[in-house]
Amino acid sequence: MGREMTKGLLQTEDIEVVGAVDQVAVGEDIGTLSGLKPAGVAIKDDLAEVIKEARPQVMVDFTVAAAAWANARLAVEEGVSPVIGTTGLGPEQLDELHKMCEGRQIGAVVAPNFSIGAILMMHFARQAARYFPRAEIIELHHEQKLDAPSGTAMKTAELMAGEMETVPPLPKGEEKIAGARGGIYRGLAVHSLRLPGAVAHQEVIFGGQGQLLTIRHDTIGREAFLPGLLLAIRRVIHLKGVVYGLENLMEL
Ligand SMILES: NC(=O)C1=CN([C@@H]2O[C@H](COP(=O)(O)OP(=O)(O)OC[C@H]3O[C@@H](n4cnc5c(N)ncnc54)[C@H](OP(=O)(O)O)[C@@H]3O)[C@@H](O)[C@H]2O)C=CC1
Ligand SMILES: O=C(O)C1=N[C@H](C(=O)O)C[C@H](O)C1
Repeated sequence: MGREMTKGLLQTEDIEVVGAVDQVAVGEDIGTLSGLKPAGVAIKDDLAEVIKEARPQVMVDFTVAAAAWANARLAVEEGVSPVIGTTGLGPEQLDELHKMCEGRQIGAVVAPNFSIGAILMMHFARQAARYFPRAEIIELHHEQKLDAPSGTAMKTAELMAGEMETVPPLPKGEEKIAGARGGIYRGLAVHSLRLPGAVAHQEVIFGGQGQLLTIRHDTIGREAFLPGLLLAIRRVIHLKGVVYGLENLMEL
């Protein structure tokens, strides 16, 4: 994601990429690494140093949850607005980040998914949750994905559970193989598939009397995440506190 989004940002006129951090590709030019002309920005391995030297307005993070948390705290302490695509930050961390941002009078965006189609899929699932007694979530990702379930699946369950007066108990039945019925989050079963050939996909299947409704989104290329990331970057500099979910920056 870091490489793909850097490439997109370098090709966006109103955005200047002033620094980049990675643990491995240190010293490499971000333009060359993205298959573009040299950008004159070399990758460093120290975020604090990059922030002090380049004084960015915004820091974009696609790493792992522990690193994203440390990076976000550092950025906010320096008055830099984080835009976090990394999944796995918990509610306590979001609360703490919100307080830190309010203290510094700056904004942050934490978005488990930047693709507009996925945001709409979650929005429609949230709407449908009002009308169907039961639903389950199936997410499918590439094999390199480190976390399960996906941040998108968890966010979808949170949105749906918020619409259901009571999430009905799962039907009883013996699980002959542990995990066969998925993991339960906010009362909803979530099933995670990891397969070669997959990018990022999710289905929410609703069941009611004599009918099924399936709401599905397929990300077939990572460029799908760029428009949403640009929206978050452009908006975060005008915010105060944390916005959790790109849907809160869109008129839905
Ligand atoms: N919000 C959204 O729309 C999307 C979110 N994601 C999320 O983004 C995250 C990253 O996904 P993806 O790019 O596929 O994962 P990758 O594993 O391909 O990339 C993560 C990168 O972060 C690097 N990294 C880890 N710790 C640090 C650190 N402390 N400082 C700098 N770099 C670090 C890793 O380096 P190394 O390999 O050396 O450990 C690796 O290069 C995941 O949480 C994923 O769920 C992904 C797609 C879209
Ligand atoms: O790791 C990924 O690839 C993705 N991660 C995010 C998530 O966990 O929901 C967003 C998207 O699904 C791609």
